[in-house]
Amino acid sequence: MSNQKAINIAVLGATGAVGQKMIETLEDRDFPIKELKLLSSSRSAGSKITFKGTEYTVEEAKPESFEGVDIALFSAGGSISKKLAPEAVKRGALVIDNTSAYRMDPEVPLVVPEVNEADIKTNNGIIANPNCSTIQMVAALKPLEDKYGLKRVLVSTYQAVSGAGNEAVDEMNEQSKAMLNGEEYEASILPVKGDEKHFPIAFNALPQIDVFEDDGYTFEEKKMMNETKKIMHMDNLPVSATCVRLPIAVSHAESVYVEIDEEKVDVPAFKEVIASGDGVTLQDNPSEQEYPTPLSAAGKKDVFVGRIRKDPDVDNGFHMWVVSDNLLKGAAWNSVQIAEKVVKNNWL
Ligand SMILES: NC(=O)C1=CN([C@@H]2O[C@H](COP(=O)(O)OP(=O)(O)OC[C@H]3O[C@@H](n4cnc5c(N)ncnc54)[C@H](OP(=O)(O)O)[C@@H]3O)[C@@H](O)[C@H]2O)C=CC1
Ligand SMILES: N[C@@H](CC(=O)OP(=O)(O)O)C(=O)O
Repeated sequence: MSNQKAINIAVLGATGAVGQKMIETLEDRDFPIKELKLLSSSRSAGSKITFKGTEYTVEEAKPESFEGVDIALFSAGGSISKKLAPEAVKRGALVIDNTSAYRMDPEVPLVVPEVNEADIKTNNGIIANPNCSTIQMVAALKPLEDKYGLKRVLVSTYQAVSGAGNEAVDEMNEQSKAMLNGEEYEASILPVKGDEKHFPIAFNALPQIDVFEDDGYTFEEKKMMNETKKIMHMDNLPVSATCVRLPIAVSHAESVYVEIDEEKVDVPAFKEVIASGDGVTLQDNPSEQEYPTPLSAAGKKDVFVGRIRKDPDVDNGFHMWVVSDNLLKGAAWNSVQIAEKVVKNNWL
């Protein structure tokens, strides 16, 4: 990327789990940056972060922080995005927002570059980055839709604790140590920070990510169901999700069951189509026990797919196991990828 015209970048939420990965990804990609602003709440203002060998001081985010900024990468929570994204846009910045604040707004494109890159152009100053579990699933679904068409998707997730932020990972680590030492450790964050009730995540599985809706689904499940339709431009695609949190630090895994629109497809052909997917790596060789895991995917940018099997009772039904780093492809990398497309295509 370094041969592109340099621009001014702000990272809001720079001290968070996603923000830290954004900074690492910008460095790793040699993103053409003229000026970099690192923003947080007043709690972390004044702390130092090193980028390409230079130490930057984190500043408290205010509307004026976005003066002169070309692209602002937001990951500080939905309410902060609602407050500060319009201020950033008013000052001429393009906001790439990682939160759920604007994802279902019809005026805001919701983008996974491998799936709907062209939607970037339709923005009015804000581009939304989808939910982490949605991103990796649609990346795997895209080549199947292109080749066969999709009829139905059922997904169960196995999600990492880093999806709930840095504090939740710290709590999982402390809880694990305490439980192994036979000590009491009161849960205070998961399933939902700020709620009255909390459960331990260490040595556990929590079938609740985000708050419950009236129909019994959680908001995380609804995000997967609704965002998939929007990103793929398939309003009528049936998608149903169950989202579960496990004591894993990084990478979400998903058991995805898909019914395609063709009946005579065999497993080798299906695998070939998956392997052709942009940003998708096939890792599927049962005889060698080859399949992706959260640990093997952590720190990598791709979406990994394995365990592909045909449903013995349904001609067009296939199972697959989809794994990706939730902080990279699920958040930071997808956002930086959008920013790269904007710069490369002169869409600012
Ligand atoms: N983790 C993930 O896998 C994914 C997360 N996201 C979204 O990204 C956002 C951030 O998530 P994550 O990094 O995990 O969260 P963290 O809790 O790890 O970090 C939150 C960040 O936001 C900053 N922040 C909090 N309140 C304010 C405020 N009032 N003004 C300015 N900055 C503030 C924090 O600063 P301070 O240090 O000062 O507290 C910190 O930098 C969330 O909206 C989340 O939904 C999206 C996709 C995936
Ligand atoms: N909810 C996801 C991460 C996340 O923050 O998603 P969203 O940006 O959709 O709220 C998880 O906990 O794993």
